[in-house]
Amino acid sequence: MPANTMNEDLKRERQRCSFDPKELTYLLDGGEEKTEERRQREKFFLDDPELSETAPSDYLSHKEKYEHAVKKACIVFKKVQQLQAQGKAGMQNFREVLGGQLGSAILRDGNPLGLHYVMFIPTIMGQGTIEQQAEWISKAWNLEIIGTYAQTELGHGTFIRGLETTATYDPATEEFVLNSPTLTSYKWWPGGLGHTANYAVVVAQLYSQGICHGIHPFIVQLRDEETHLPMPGFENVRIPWNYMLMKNGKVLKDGSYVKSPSSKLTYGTMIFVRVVIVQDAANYLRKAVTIATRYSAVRHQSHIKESAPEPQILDFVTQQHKLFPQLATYFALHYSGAWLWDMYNNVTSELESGELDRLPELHALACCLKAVSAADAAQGIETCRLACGGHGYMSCSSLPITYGLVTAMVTYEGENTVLLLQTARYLMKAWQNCLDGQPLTPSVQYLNSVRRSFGGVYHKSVPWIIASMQRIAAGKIETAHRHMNDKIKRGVNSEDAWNETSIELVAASEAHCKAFIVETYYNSVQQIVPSVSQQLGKALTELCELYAVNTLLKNIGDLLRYSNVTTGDLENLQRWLEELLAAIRPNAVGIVDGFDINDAIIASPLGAYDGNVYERLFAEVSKSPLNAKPVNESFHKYLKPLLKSKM
Ligand SMILES: CC(C)(COP(=O)(O)OP(=O)(O)OC[C@H]1O[C@@H](n2cnc3c(N)ncnc32)[C@H](O)[C@@H]1OP(=O)(O)O)[C@@H](O)C(=O)NCCC(=O)NCCSC(=O)CCCC(=O)O
Ligand SMILES: Cc1cc2nc3c(=O)[nH]c(=O)nc-3n(C[C@H](O)[C@H](O)[C@H](O)COP(=O)(O)OP(=O)(O)OC[C@H]3O[C@@H](n4cnc5c(N)ncnc54)[C@H](O)[C@@H]3O)c2cc1C
Repeated sequence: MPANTMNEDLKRERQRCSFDPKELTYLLDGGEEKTEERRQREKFFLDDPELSETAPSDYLSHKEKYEHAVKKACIVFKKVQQLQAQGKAGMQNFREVLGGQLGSAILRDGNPLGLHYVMFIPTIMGQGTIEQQAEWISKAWNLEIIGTYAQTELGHGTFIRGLETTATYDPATEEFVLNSPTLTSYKWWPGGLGHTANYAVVVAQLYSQGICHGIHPFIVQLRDEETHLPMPGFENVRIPWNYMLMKNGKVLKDGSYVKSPSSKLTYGTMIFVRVVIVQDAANYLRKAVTIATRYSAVRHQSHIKESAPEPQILDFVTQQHKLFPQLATYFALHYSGAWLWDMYNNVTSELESGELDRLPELHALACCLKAVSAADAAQGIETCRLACGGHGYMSCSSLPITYGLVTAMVTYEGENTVLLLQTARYLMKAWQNCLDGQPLTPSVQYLNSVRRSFGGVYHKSVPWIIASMQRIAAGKIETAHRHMNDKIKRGVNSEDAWNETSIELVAASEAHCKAFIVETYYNSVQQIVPSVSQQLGKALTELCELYAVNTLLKNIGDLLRYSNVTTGDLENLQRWLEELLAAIRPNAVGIVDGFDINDAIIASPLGAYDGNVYERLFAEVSKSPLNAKPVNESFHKYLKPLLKSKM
């Protein structure tokens, strides 16, 4: 590849950008110093020859992929320890390097130590007593043991009250006896459980004094610490009394059970991971949209005017409509994720002091935000892939693998529909409170004001859109609530009525979440704009407007049903959408440059900073072992005899 050449289209795009992309980078990182630290950290990992790929992992067998991943995860761990010794890494960096965007570049096919950091350590921190934390955290932190989170079973993932694994307390020996007696009670899915972990937090039904107390977490050794051979199977495995994580519910040595202040505190790790997923989903989307935007600036195809040369495909307005909303969605999820992270930290410290009041609202928001961010990021990444035509289909484009990673988020840590129904439960109660004149929590306050006014004259502003989306959400919540109660009045029992209304309940939950995202995004941008340059402020505002307009236009049916919008208003909205796409067009490459994603993390010939798409694509396919020889052996073995026999 010619050294140091920059694609001419990208050069021009960079000259056209109205703001300095560095300013956006510093804004997203939290300051110039933070950007420098991040870049240094990335360099420290990505420049290590032991970590850079010699050949793409696509050409390795399943076994080789696993072995490479373990090798790399160990190198990464040692490097994180080095950083830690220099005071340059904390828990957050462990997650970033081992599980986040940087991790996904080094460990493309998944990280065998991921669950150790994302769930095992956080569960001990959230569910263990101070003594248990002292015993286990440093061992886990220093990787003297490797853990995972074993909750899901072959028979149950969603309905965790239905888990079959039992932990029965034996006061005679002061031990718990763990048992997975059936095929469906096998622990199934936990990351790293197969070959990597030697310990796990196992979630099991607690029995003591003959009574079942519901599910609780236990630390169980899975493999010998020296030989790594599996411990004898999951039948009557005995673990010491203090291996039950007892910060919340506990069993005293005599077998009496002391209830947790809330049985739902056992579900705390799941809230934590749901909060983290919102940020991860945003980051993967940002990577995909960087690839598709740069590619679309380099790729020329077809005609807009017959007399002119073939345009950059980014000039097709339909292409802009595919990509720019994804740019905006990144920001929307980023700011909503940051908001949720703050709320999570505040509520967690309230829980530490025994205050449980805000837990239901946190749960309701974490559930719907996890569901909507996973679904929207997955769909956005797929849109980016399709926007790159045939080259997006190639696995070296990194788009298929990114989609694969993000679509899994729809299922794990609470399947999306199930989580939206959890939020709906909260919304139904909120609506009832609203009808009864009871106080409402901040995230559902809007129900009161929307109930009073069902109208609102169109004006070209995000606040009007927020009000419209809240009207849609409130309308859907009211409809679902009414339909459910109508059924109950007709004699349907409340559980059946819930199931029969669940399509509308899920829709209400989604609408509530979208209204929340638009409002949070808008408030964040309003706060930021005064502190950045006028040009960047304008670009950020345009993206926020685009997110708002586009989201509303995707829900025209709902808007017509739940507000007094006119067809003229809809035409105005469509015009506004088109104006915004045109306004964002000159800044598109500058915005993705501002994300400042290292080429090694982008890992796609379509999305590199220099835009040498075709040279990089060619170099990539040359790495295929199939291209090493002109004739493959299978020709002589199979094709040739077949061809001969037909002669
Ligand atoms: C679906 C539910 C929520 C249902 O639970 P349930 O006990 O049957 O509850 P219910 O009767 O419907 O509701 C009872 C009540 O409990 C509340 N609640 C439910 N969850 C929480 C929570 N986390 N925090 C705080 N409160 C919670 C609900 O809101 C209900 O409250 P309410 O009675 O209405 O006042 C639950 O079972 C669940 O969370 N299922 C999903 C399982 C899951 O997330 N598994 C994760 C496995 S680990 C994994 O996937 C790792 C992947 C990570 C990776 O690979 O990186
Ligand atoms: C990549 C990946 C990694 C994972 N890692 C882990 C891990 O480390 N540890 C761990 O313990 N687990 C892990 N899991 C398991 C994961 O948490 C479960 O798959 C998830 O909770 C969904 O449960 P399920 O598979 O039983 O689906 P099911 O609950 O059987 O869902 C199947 C369908 O039934 C519907 N459904 C189920 N219940 C309801 C309901 N109440 N209302 C309406 N519809 C319903 C769902 O919407 C869905 O359409 C992982 C899963 C994946 C895919």
